[in-house]
Amino acid sequence: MLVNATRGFLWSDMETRALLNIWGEHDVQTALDGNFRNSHVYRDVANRLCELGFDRTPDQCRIRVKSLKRQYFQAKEGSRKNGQYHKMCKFYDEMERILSNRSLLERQDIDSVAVGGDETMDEDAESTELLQEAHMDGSGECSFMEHPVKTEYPPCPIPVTVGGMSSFPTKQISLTKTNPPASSSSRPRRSKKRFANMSLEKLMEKFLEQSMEAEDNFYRLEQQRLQAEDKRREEEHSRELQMLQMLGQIFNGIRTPSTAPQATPQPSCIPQTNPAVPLTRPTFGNRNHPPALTEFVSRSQPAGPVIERSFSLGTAAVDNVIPLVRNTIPPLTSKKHKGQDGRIGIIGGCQEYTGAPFFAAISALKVGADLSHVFCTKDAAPVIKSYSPELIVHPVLDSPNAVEEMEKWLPRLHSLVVGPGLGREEMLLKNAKEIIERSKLRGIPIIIDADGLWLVAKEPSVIQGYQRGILTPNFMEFTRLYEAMHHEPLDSTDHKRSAQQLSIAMGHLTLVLKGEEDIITDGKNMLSCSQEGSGRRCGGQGDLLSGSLGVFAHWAFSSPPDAIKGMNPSLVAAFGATSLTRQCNRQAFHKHSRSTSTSDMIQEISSAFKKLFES
Ligand SMILES: NC(=O)C1=CN([C@@H]2O[C@H](COP(=O)(O)OP(=O)(O)OC[C@H]3O[C@@H](n4cnc5c(N)ncnc54)[C@H](O)[C@@H]3O)[C@@H](O)[C@H]2O)[C@@H](O)CC1
Ligand SMILES: Nc1ncnc2c1ncn2[C@@H]1O[C@H](COP(=O)(O)OP(=O)(O)OP(=O)(O)O)[C@@H](O)[C@H]1O
Repeated sequence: MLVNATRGFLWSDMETRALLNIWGEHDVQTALDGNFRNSHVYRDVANRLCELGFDRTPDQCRIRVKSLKRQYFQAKEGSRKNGQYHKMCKFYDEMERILSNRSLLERQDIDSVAVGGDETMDEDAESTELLQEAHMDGSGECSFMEHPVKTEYPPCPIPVTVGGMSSFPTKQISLTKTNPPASSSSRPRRSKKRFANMSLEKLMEKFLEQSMEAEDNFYRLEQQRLQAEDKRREEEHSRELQMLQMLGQIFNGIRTPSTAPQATPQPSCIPQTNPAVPLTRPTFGNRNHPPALTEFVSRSQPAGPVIERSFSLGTAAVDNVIPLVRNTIPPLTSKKHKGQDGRIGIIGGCQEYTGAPFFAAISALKVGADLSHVFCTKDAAPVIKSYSPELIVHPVLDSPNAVEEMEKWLPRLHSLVVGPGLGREEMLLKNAKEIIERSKLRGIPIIIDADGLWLVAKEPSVIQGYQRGILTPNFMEFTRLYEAMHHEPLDSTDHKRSAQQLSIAMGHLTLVLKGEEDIITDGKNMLSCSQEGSGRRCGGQGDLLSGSLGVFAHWAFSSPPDAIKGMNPSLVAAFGATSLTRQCNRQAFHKHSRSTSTSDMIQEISSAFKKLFES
């Protein structure tokens, strides 16, 4: 047995000295002297070492001695050239003492390390050992350790290029032990001598050089692999879109004869001046039609609000609205400075709720905002900060001069999200209200969600008629708002109509009614997003939506009108944010099913965004 299982353990100085003491003893030297087969001697050395408390195999002792001898002779030779020998052999003095009488003999010994018996080593293993020693420490020592430390080597060969990078993949040198081929004894010994004659420093240099090349090549291949994967995904996605378009055309074809021609939504995003009649649910006989393919056919309602256009995330919305969302997304260029792509403020975060403002703020960042500020209560701030160092957290919401503190930041904010985790304490709602008023004066887009909507239900005038305001109620919040505005119970059979009525009552404010399908309306236009999500409804998804909507709103409002074909920027932004939220939900659900949480969805923002808007 040549190479033992414990290879890879470094020798501490104390251990090496103990070994040298034993190995240098007269009886050991005599036993080794001229003895061709010396395994029994190293067995004895190992036993004696063991008595001193060091657990080493005979082979380890023999290899260590051989390595020390090599260092000693190389150092001796080096010292003749530049006197730097102590750098190369830490135990030079000990070796000198032991070998001074035998240097000639040992010099021959070192040149014939592979001479039969127990001294014979497989060449690869030996060079590996040398490389490993060189890698561990230029002098082959573990100078700082008094206890053995296990160094781990990969279980499989590390590819090390031989030759230039351009020739990759090239020959691989295994750093693990390989069984010598049957003919290894007859192999020329040139390579071993080459290593033996190389200085350790050179060997180490070469080894490091090759490792770096291997690493570079690995990253290059990895990059190529990722690019190929991206391309494949894009192709898949465009195939899916094509399929959807074809299906949409088929459904349109089926429907056209039985419906009035003017009822078909216009494929263009240009508003219709004389629009069709009000909305009803899709009139397809087959209830199994994918909701994503439905378009709302305006037919039967004689009076009431008029919808200028209506798309759902089927062919019409994908073809018409998603490109508009894309047009608003700012290009990534090196010409911009930090903050230009979005500085978003979140008003929310109190003792009870720290997750909601965090989800909203981090989602804004992940969607592409440069800076995300959270204005929360004093006790919520350290908690929110501890979730992420990427957020800027202001503990001001419950301070006596909260409004002034927050107002200082308004000139630097591009949009405001009010409500996630705000709570319903009077003082906090009052501060939120005041900051909404001041933001309106500056024309900042304001998204109101969660407890912010509680405030709106109590005091609608706080946002009523503000054309840069967007409300994002879930069904509960919507019901509260509706009933506050209309003073009658909500008719829950027709969500679209109710949403439209509420939007109008709020002065054509954009409303995103979240649910099985997200209904987006400004009272004149209606979009519906029924992008496939999942059945999982964990808390916090709405915060992802409102945070990302903060970013989309900034982008949409700062885009030229022709980029969004004259459409209301709030609608475009809301469509972008709802599509993204649902896509994140879908992707996260694929991975985590029932365990899906909002954090899992946030992880998906990057790829969902790419898939929807950048492919
Ligand atoms: N990790 C966190 O810190 C989270 C905090 N959140 C915050 O919690 C606060 C209160 O929000 P809530 O949504 O609980 O308050 P609501 O008063 O709107 O909801 C109250 C109740 O209505 C139920 N409900 C919600 N949607 C419904 C629907 N579509 N149909 C029927 N029932 C429905 C809920 O289960 C809840 O019990 C907000 O500030 C919100 O931002 C939530 O965002 C969730 C995550
Ligand atoms: N039944 C559903 N099917 C598919 N997606 C849904 C469904 N309900 C909600 N969603 C999606 O989840 C998003 C968040 O809606 P949700 O109703 O969970 O908001 P919320 O209650 O305000 O959230 P939060 O827990 O953050 O307060 C919506 O935009 C929508 O895209």
